[in-house]
Amino acid sequence: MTVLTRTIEVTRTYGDVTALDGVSLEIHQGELVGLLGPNGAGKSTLINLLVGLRRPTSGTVELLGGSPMDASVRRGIGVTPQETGLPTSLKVGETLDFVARHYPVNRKDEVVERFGLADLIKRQIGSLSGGQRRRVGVALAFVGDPKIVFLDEPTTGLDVEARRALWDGIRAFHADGGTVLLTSHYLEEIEALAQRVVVVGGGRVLADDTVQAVKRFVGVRKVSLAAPELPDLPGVIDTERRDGRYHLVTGDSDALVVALVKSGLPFEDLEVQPTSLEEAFLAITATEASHV
Ligand SMILES: Nc1ncnc2c1ncn2[C@@H]1O[C@H](COP(=O)(O)OP(=O)(O)OP(=O)(O)O)[C@@H](O)[C@H]1O
Repeated sequence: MTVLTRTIEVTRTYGDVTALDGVSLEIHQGELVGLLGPNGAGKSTLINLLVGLRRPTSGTVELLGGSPMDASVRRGIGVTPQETGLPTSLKVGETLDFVARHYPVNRKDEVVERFGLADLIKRQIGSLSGGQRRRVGVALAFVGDPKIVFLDEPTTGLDVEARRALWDGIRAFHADGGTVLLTSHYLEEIEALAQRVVVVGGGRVLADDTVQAVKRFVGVRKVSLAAPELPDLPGVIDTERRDGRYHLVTGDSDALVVALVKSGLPFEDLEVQPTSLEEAFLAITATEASHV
């Protein structure tokens, strides 16, 4: 499979903050990859390195067989950053034309159809709703006939209908053989679009797998309780004892609580909480590492 972009052991620091820590990743032609992670995980930094907006502190970034710092290489990509500022006095059609003129080949008409922009063509950007403006902003990434498109949180803040309209446009590009890397906070969004999901947390790749495999981690819960001691309990991934309380990470909190009650051991102040995907991964990867 042709690799369109890759990072090799990439680290990026901002002063004392390590935004990315030894990230190696490959995106192949025809893939639609979701980059999932909480705030501050390093998703935008990774995208910014891949599209040449920032340089890595160490490691290598390749884009379309060259360097993302090379403007002629960047002509082959499409990007929509997390925030876009489109000129409010331009009409949607004029904005599309303006972008299209920067590329030797453009797909303007196709983009208008795929992203449902026909009704907005004559409207000024300033008159659009937030959702419509975002749709235009994302659609612009596809105008220059890109080989790969990078979208940083394309649908954050959009209602269900606006989100679906955007998903349809992205799906159509992918169905036609296009390659996309998009970031999201939501596994559901990635599930709706992609097969492959890369989970990032604390600047590291925590998982790179199918959406199905990653979904296993979503049901992981944290069960905490005060008890003098604990019996052997089923399905415990990780145990921590802090301030007289046990904190257990498990994939099946119901079975764990049933086993706990059946054991007859005294306990009090039981709490069952969802974990974030990042917490679940950290617990599981730490357990796996300690078993190696
Ligand atoms: N220009 C910068 N200067 C200083 N620190 C930065 C800069 N850009 C990012 N960071 C820090 O690097 C870390 C990673 O940030 P990044 O924006 O890449 O995360 P993210 O996963 O995209 O988060 P979000 O989902 O909130 O957009 C954070 O701790 C952030 O504060």
